[in-house]
Amino acid sequence: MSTQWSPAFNKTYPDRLLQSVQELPPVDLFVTTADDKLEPPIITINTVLSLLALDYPSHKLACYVSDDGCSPLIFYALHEASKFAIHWVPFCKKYNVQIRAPFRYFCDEDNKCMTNNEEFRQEWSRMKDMYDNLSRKIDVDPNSIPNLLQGEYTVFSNTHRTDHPAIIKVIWENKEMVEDGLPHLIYISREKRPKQPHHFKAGAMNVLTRVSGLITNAPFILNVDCDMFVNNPKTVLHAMSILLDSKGEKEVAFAQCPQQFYATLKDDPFGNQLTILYKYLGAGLAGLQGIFYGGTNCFHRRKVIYGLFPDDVGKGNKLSDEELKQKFGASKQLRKSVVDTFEGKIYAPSDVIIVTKAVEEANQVAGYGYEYRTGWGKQVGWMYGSITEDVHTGLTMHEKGWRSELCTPDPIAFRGCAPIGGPTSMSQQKRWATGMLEIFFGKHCPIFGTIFGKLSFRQFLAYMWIINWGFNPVAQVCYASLTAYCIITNSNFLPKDWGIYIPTAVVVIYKIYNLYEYLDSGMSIRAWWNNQRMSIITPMNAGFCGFITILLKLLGISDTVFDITKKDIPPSNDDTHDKNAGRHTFDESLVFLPGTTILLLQLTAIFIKLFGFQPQGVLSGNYECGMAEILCSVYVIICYWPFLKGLFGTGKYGIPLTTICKGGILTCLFVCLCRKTVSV
Ligand SMILES: O=c1ccn([C@@H]2O[C@H](COP(=O)(O)OP(=O)(O)O[C@H]3O[C@H](CO)[C@@H](O)[C@H](O)[C@H]3O)[C@@H](O)[C@H]2O)c(=O)[nH]1
Ligand SMILES: [Mn+2]
Repeated sequence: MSTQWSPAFNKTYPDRLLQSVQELPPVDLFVTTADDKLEPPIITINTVLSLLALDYPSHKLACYVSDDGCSPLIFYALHEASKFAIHWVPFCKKYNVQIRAPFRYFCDEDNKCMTNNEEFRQEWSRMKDMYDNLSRKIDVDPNSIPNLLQGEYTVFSNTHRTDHPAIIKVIWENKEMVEDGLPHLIYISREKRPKQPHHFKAGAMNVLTRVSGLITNAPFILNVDCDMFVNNPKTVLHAMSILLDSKGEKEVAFAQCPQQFYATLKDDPFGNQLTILYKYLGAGLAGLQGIFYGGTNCFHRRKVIYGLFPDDVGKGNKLSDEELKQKFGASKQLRKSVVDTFEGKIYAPSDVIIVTKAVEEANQVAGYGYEYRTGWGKQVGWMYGSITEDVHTGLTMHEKGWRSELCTPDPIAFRGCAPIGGPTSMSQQKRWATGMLEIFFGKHCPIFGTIFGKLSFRQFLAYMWIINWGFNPVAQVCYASLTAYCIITNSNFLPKDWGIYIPTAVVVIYKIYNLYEYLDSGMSIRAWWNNQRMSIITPMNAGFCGFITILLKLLGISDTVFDITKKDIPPSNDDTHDKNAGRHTFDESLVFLPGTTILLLQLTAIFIKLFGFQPQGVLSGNYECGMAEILCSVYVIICYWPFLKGLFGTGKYGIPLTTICKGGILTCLFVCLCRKTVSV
């Protein structure tokens, strides 16, 4: 409640920006991809194409793609995409195309039919043919890749995704630094060696930061995940309106655009479209110290990434060379670029031509040993120690006293893939719950941040709210078990007199307000209900497993891993009407065990009640199980409707028999234990 109490909104006017600043600053664009199977190259290149076509002087942009999968296919796809971009980018700019990711643009045939302009129609068709050709070309069988491994591709021979040297390739260089050309496009696959920690996405971001520091060293950085294409070509201008504001430099560390999705399923069946979260929580946070960093669609100030405090803005470099070395590592070139960043020096276009030369040095900073005994991941760059490196990194900035802002242009800035299907969605949410707990148990816990740092009290509460994604599941599982326990043992935990009205009223008012938020945002009651339901299902399954993972980590038994979310090739418009779309799917993973057990437990409890198997007369009348406990149990069953269907479903729509058996055994154990407590 505290978080949403004082909402604030930003309105940006990019046209006025062009009047008030003399020159626009350079911006480095980072894209991360990590697995060419889970993240098909066609998705990545669409994101890259949309970035290359941004409405911003192209000699001020440079696009860096980090490939943690070391995939020649991604490299090949980027190469082909850059050839297509030579035609695509001028086309978009000439006709002021809004969606510059071709797969979304060509989805909509209306774009062509809407106009009578014959020249446009012809060009449209030519572009479409070229794009179809490109998609066919990169849709190659992975086995044919060895044939691709000639010339440029030889560096990929004898590489394995977890064992290879650093590979940095300039795919396209804007040699003449022309304003309406194509931005530089650079491929980076950092060095990896077996058993050497690489810190997942945070590690990749730090390599991108260093490599780009050596090549273009732009004062601003935009980072997107491989599936987040630009939906509004003026986005950079909107973000710059916030960051270049005279007050901005002293206060605002980053400008975050909301994560929204395309080709979404109707009524948000998996409760993961985040619309309400960004709208209300985002506005609420904007009224405090600012929105959390969401890992993608975010514009950062490079010097803040380098660890600058707000009080030191404008004071230039205050670090000695020794300190620079300790923090930023051995590369002299890099340290020089860091000093430039602190001093606000921007490379002139004439300096930048040495891209190829910088690449040699870049190989050094992309090596796995480069960070050894430096401040990367601890004092500077993206923070290590949590698999939700985004919230973690943003938190350290807020703890230093920086603010952040939400940037919400119209049309919305970016769009990406929301996970479709139970297992993908659950594994993503499990990672988030795990990552939040890692933050809580880490050095940057918000509690310390408020006491010793500059995290404001209400911002602290907001961070605790989101960290609670990791703790709340335990409470939910306990309560669900408690209702079942009360029914089975004929006891109660809710008051029987008027005392019951107070908690009921609180819950009902909260739910009604929540429903209002959905309706006010133009969403349906169904979408509200789906989110309610998922707010029971997701924590008890994904969140609970996340909690167990952290217990195992704290006990030193196993470490946490960043499981990449599978990105499905976007369905064409017709597929979204598929009758099974939105139906819950399951797999063998343990993530579905807690939910299955809870459901079986509630069913058993209701069965015991209905058939009169409850023990009688153990407790006096006032302490017996009442209507309230039964209603709670029924509510849980209704929420678990998709699981109930899953008990009887087949194939991917059914809960696997092994999971049901395991759940059954746990349920029996629970019932036996309950009975024991009564008989004692
Ligand atoms: O070892 C890795 C693992 C992941 N990634 C990239 O990280 C991004 C995010 O991964 P994804 O599987 O899409 O995770 P999501 O749950 O969709 O991502 C959300 O949550 C993450 C933190 O858990 C943030 O990093 C993301 O920005 C945010 O969008 C993708 O571009 C990946 O290619 C890497 O580069 N290296
Ligand atoms: Mn994602």
